[in-house]
Amino acid sequence: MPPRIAWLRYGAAMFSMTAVSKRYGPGFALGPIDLALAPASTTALIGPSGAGKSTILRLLLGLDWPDAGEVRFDGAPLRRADLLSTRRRIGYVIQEGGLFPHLNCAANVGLLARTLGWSPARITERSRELAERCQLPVDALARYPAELSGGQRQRVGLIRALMLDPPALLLDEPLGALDPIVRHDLQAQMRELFATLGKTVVLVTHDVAEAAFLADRLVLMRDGAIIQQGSARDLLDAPAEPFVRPFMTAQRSLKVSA
Ligand SMILES: Nc1ncnc2c1ncn2[C@@H]1O[C@H](COP(=O)(O)OP(=O)(O)OP(=O)(O)O)[C@@H](O)[C@H]1O
Repeated sequence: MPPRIAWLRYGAAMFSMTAVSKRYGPGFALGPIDLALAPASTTALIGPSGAGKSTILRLLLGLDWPDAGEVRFDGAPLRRADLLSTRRRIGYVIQEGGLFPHLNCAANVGLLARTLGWSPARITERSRELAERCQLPVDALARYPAELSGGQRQRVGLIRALMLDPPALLLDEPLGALDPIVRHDLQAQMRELFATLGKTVVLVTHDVAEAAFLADRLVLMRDGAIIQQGSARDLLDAPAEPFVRPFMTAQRSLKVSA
């Protein structure tokens, strides 16, 4: 923990946003947002629907641009001219994996590496290594996305995002479409993966328990603003606003009568 704080103090955040704002028509205004994410940290963006969580991910990835303020990645401002090389250094996973349906999974995960001139042998070797790490049966790579289960598709999406060994991973509701048992298993595997790979991870989830399980820092948003940042314990013990505690504890736990 102390090294992370030191990194941030010296301005070496992996991602940062300074006074970033973004407006979509008259209905939604994000920011101004200030955010600094330390290398190798895992951050979960949480908050009600429409709070601006996915917008933050898109701004970090350069899929969208702020109206004002600056987004930096790995020490440099995000610039349209460098976008392709920047995107190769940030893995991005969306719900259901975002795979191309007309390509088999091996082709999906190897697409970018192939355009970068990797040899077929190197692509196969890397795909197999990642399949093992992500607990995907290697023969699943030969199938089309529609022939896999939701959990397997999500693993393929993760393998694709990790293919070029990027220092950062952005995950937008990666487990949102999965049934509870598969989701539970994948949460545990992802936590293990994040701990061993040392990537800077930013994920969006609607599930507060999942956020607390996977991330060392939660960023709670509402109406385009960051309401509070900290550990789940910080948010529960010292809520910055009356809204924080009910939001954190809103999810139902199972109660059955005898
Ligand atoms: N390209 C766009 N054009 C217009 N409005 C947009 C665009 N992208 C997002 N918005 C609006 O910005 C607001 C924030 O959207 P965003 O997807 O970031 O929220 P979110 O917190 O991720 O929500 P959810 O949890 O429902 O996915 C919403 O009101 C949305 O309708």
